[in-house]
Amino acid sequence: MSEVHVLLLPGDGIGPEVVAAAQRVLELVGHRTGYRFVFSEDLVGGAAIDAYGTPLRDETIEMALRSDAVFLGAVGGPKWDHLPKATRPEAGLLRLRKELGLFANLRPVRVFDPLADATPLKPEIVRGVDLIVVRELTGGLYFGQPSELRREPTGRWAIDTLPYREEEIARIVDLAFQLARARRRKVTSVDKANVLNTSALWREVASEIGQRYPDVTLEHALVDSCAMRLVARPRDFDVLVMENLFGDILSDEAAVLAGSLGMLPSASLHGQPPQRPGSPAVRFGLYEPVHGSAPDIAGKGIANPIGAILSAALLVRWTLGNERAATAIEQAVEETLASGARTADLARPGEPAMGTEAFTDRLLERLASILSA
Ligand SMILES: NC(=O)C1=CN([C@@H]2O[C@H](COP(=O)(O)OP(=O)(O)OC[C@H]3O[C@@H](n4cnc5c(N)ncnc54)[C@H](O)[C@@H]3O)[C@@H](O)[C@H]2O)C=CC1
Ligand SMILES: CC(C)CC(=O)C(=O)O
Ligand SMILES: [Mg+2]
Repeated sequence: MSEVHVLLLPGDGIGPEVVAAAQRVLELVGHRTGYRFVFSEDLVGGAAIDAYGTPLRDETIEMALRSDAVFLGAVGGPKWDHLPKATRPEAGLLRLRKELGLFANLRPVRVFDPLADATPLKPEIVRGVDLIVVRELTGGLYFGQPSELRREPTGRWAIDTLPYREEEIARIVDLAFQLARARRRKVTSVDKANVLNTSALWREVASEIGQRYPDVTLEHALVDSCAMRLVARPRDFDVLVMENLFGDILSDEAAVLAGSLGMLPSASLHGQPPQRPGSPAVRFGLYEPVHGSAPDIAGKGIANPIGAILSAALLVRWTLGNERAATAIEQAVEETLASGARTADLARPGEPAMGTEAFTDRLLERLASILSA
């Protein structure tokens, strides 16, 4: 039985609530498919600030490097909003992604048929949507220097910097093309090339990479009108690739298609082989739902665990390479929704809603029967 070492970093707000659901799913998959998941756990974000005075300890990075995968909940919340940017919970997550070299953030957006009417958009617009946002995760505006806010006698002043080197663009665009080859063979490269130099470079490099993939269609789209098309004609898209900030924004927008921000999973990967000596044929990755710590619903037991559960499916797909078990988790999500189960964010007004644990119980029943079929 192969051991899989997973570092759990539940974080803040609803993070621990949805990570617990994902852990239960992984345990069940482990029992039924012959993996032995070995979980370790540490604090990150606001919880780590409260305990250790820092949002991310060096020890946590070392634990991550000794693991096959990291599973993170979410960080941040009003309690820590007054802190300077560099010491906030979010800075810990950014540093973790950077130190682990996780430049590729995959954010699949799939509209499950039972939820086609759970969005404020028309069902005929969203039905059948199956796209993936490929977000560059370790460069761009979130990491560029200088980045500073000055309070001077003459007035306040702030700057952020958006740098990209061609290699950083090439490796993420290349990955987008590889993904497209296994899908519907279309890449939309999103930029603001009519204004930004980094985007002009992005477009140039994307076109060059595109020439290596003659079987994949490349389209360039300006981010502003792309944001509009994403809700007006979302089925136009297969793989979208873009810089860090654009990807952060467009993926939350795309969550509207899926019915709730609580629906979207993510996988953050790099191009390197696994680091843990003697580990089985696994690919290291960090998995987390796309949503944040949702302070408005934290502690109530009502968070939608699907984004976290689908992130567990991504772990099984990308780190373990077990497509069958990954698909089984996704099928269990679809069947649970088809049975009428809804968390509060998905329920229509007046419709009964299930809490996080009850929804997860129902899903585990479905998953157990799918895995034993
Ligand atoms: N990866 C991370 O750790 C992220 C952390 N954040 C942090 O989270 C905090 C809150 O940020 P917000 O802008 O409010 O974004 P958010 O994603 O936490 O919440 C936005 C809205 O979506 C709802 N929502 C989110 N996830 C849900 C779920 N699983 N089930 C049901 N409803 C859900 C929330 O209740 C809220 O109304 C901030 O401190 C922010 O910095 C935000 C985004 C990502
Ligand atoms: C550092 C995070 C808070 C940024 C974010 O919103 C995300 O990665 O989705
Ligand atoms: Mg975000």
